[in-house]
Amino acid sequence: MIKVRVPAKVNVQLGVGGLRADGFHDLANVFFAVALGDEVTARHGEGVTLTCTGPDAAAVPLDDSNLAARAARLLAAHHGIEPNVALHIDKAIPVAGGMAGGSADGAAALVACDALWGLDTPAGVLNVLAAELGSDVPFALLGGVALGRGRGEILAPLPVTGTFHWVFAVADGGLSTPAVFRECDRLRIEAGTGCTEAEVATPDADPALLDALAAGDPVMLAKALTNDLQAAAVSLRPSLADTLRAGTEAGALAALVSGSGPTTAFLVADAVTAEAVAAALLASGTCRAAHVTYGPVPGAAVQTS
Ligand SMILES: C[C@@](CO)(OP(=O)(O)O)[C@H](O)COP(=O)(O)OP(=O)(O)OC[C@H]1O[C@@H](n2ccc(N)nc2=O)[C@H](O)[C@@H]1O
Ligand SMILES: Nc1ncnc2c1ncn2[C@@H]1O[C@H](COP(=O)(O)OP(=O)(O)O)[C@@H](O)[C@H]1O
Repeated sequence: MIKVRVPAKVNVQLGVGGLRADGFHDLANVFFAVALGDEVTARHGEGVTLTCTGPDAAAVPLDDSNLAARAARLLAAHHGIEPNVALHIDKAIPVAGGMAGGSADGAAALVACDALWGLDTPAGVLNVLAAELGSDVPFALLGGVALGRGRGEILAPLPVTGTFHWVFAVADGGLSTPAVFRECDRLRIEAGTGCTEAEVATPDADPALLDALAAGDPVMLAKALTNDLQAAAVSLRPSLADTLRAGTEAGALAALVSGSGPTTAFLVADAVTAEAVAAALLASGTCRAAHVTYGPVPGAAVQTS
């Protein structure tokens, strides 16, 4: 049996460029891996079977559309072998929450099946397969903090000092990533700027954000957090504004929507403040759950004990 632990992500910068001809947007996507994560186990089996446990397990598709099952089939096809594996996901990452939970399970299944089947696939090849599964999957393999260019799949690790403390507030229900990108385009057209590659400048990583990460300074990082999808997520789910306000009123240094949402992320000064902000968020009634966590942490990795 192989057990792989894989982190969720928050985007500390999500710069969204224009809509490309292939339906994707060019990004300046600064991924940050947090300890809140899923565990994927792989055992020998017949065909690909999948089970899932955890508070949101009922919202996870168990058919061939699941990114973990797709990853197993893709890896087997690449090596020309039969995909025989029983996969289990122990799910802690909110589903359809903007924390790349499905992508994390896809990355974890690649690593788990590679070990179970004794394939020793080179890291570069795993990365190509990961990018085929989704824009966020390569980062779940890498972990840490990284700048994602292109549609988010072209990664460069970023230097970071120390540990940052976070609280994540889980909303009721999810938001569809394509729907949030479409709403971002709609808002840009409504504002008169247009939404195509020709009309929107290509975003770049913010030097102040990179300095804050390298310095390990949460106050500096708080001032530099940005998410170009936030207005779209709040437009589709106006109640998120109340959650964001509740967290900042409770003492968070900064609040933002995590990726395409609807999970909201709160950067806090330390672990003690994190507990207080999480309690206040729950008491505010503006979220379903509040998780205290930290990062950065490594990407998908086989557990040895
Ligand atoms: C927004 C982000 C931020 O990290 O993640 P989430 O917050 O949803 O987790 C990502 O860009 C999501 O990546 P991922 O969820 O892997 O998306 P994909 O499966 O590759 O694409 C799903 C759909 O999202 C839109 N999409 C995705 C990535 C991108 N750079 N531009 C896009 O327009 C497209 O409509 C695409 O068809
Ligand atoms: N292993 C998985 N875990 C969760 N969702 C998955 C998984 N595989 C496929 N999905 C599908 O992907 C959608 C997006 O889920 P998820 O990756 O959790 O969110 P997000 O894209 O917002 O980060 C879900 O609604 C679900 O239909």
